[in-house]
Amino acid sequence: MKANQLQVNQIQLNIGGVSILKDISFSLSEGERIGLVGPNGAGKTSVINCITQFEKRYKGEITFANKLLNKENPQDLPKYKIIRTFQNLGLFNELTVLDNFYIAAHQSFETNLKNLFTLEKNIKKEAQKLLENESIDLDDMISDLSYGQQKIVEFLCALIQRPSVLILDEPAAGLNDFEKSRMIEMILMKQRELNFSLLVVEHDVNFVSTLCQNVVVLQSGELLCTGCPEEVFQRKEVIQAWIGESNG
Ligand SMILES: Nc1ncnc2c1ncn2[C@@H]1O[C@H](COP(=O)(O)OP(=O)(O)OP(=O)(O)O)[C@@H](O)[C@H]1O
Repeated sequence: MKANQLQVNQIQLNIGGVSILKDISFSLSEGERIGLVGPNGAGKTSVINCITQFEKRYKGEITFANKLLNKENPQDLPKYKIIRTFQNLGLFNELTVLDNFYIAAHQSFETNLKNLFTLEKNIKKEAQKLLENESIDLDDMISDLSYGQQKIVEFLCALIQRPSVLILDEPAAGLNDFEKSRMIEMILMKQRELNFSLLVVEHDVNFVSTLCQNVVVLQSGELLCTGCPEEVFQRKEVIQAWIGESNG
């Protein structure tokens, strides 16, 4: 059995007297792909904000490889190789694809004037490799790419930071069916090459079922159930709480 990499232990989050998360626990093992799902307002983004320490007002414990993350700052998380994307594209539109790779990589790697040149040369090489088989050039402006291509660049910018744990917030949002299949293919291919574990927040049932081995379902800040998608997505309470709404 693979070791748990990321452990979320009895997370509670109260803001202004409102209970946002109630005793949420789950774990992500090495190489595992988990979908974090649930209706709007269920608490999915709040969970990943707690994991990545953007939200510090929670109670409970979050550990990575048995190290407690609670006291870390969000900017320290790349040191653990926990990398996240955001719901809205986190790219710089008026810059090139390569510039966006540089910016992403500089968040994760220590740069000083001495290693700047070598680092940038290596980033360029890695970026070129990540873009293999894509009809996207390093010199392309982000604003000239289609939305689907921008989502792929965003994903690859997360990969250049060499994640152990990759947290994707709605990677399929706004994509058409063809682009969604391409995105799944690309995530699976890159995971085989680079060996990260994946926590993905997504509303698309088919996307999650195809990509993830397990799902964690939230409803109104509570953990409704966990299990493999085939089993969980058949459950009456999940259909009522989420699938009816997201397919409706
Ligand atoms: N900083 C905050 N202050 C007060 N309430 C908040 C804050 N952040 C989130 N909430 C509330 O917490 C609940 C959960 O929000 P959250 O964004 O985590 O849900 P979600 O499952 O990610 O929703 P969606 O699918 O719409 O993105 C919502 O009712 C939201 O209004």
